Amino acid sequence: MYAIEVEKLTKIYGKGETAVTAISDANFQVKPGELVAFLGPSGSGKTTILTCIGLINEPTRGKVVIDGTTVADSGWQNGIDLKRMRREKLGFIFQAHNLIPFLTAVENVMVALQINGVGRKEAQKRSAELLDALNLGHRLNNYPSALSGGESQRVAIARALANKPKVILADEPTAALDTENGKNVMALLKLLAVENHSAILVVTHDHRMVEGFDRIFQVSDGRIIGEHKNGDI
Ligand SMILES: Nc1ncnc2c1ncn2[C@@H]1O[C@H](COP(=O)(O)OP(=O)(O)OP(=O)(O)O)[C@@H](O)[C@H]1O
Repeated sequence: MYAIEVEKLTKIYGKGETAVTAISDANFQVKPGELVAFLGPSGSGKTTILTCIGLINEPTRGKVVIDGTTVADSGWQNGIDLKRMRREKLGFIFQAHNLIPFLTAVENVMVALQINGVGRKEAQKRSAELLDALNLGHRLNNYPSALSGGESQRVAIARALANKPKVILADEPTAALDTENGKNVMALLKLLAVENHSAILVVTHDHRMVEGFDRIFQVSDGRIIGEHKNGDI
């Protein structure tokens, strides 16, 4: 079974003369354990694809299936509990400033577990272990303002993977990082894909990182115009 199936996905923002077709008839599937990128210029529709799959942007037309559940088919499926799907199946990695500023590194990760019903003590133990595995064991009690860009990004990654989601969605996870930290983040995403069997979809225009992906979808003007396997780009 695919982790993600997208069929004729179309998203039009607005109506009438001011309507903007951000994505038009996109088709693709992603398997569990695959690390894929959407690469393309600014405004080509990459983030729109991610937010439609992330259940935060309603598709205008087309179908989105997550882990075997049809979540959208010409608009949201009737009766679908989007919040629950988001919480249980999806992990989001956005830019580092997405951390909650008044919570420490470990608390930022704990939140993701606690909203899924894990008790405080257990959440704390698991979050500390996860951060330790990401070489942040010495930063557990630091607030985001005291962390470097690379450290914050790793906290955001820990938070996204705390629940071992089936699907991880990352928007420009390496853009703000230097090459070395960018490579570390890519290595972590790869590890996650392999060990947790998560499907990981990354939006990027960071050409430095293309080697790390299993597949790359090239997006231009709201269309997926090409697909490259690792090594052919
Ligand atoms: N909420 C919105 N309302 C109207 N138009 C939008 C909205 N969000 C995006 N768009 C338009 O849809 C198109 C695709 O935008 P999108 O953000 O998906 O592209 P992108 O490839 O992710 O760009 P970037 O790399 O700059 O983030 C653009 O023309 C954009 O202006």
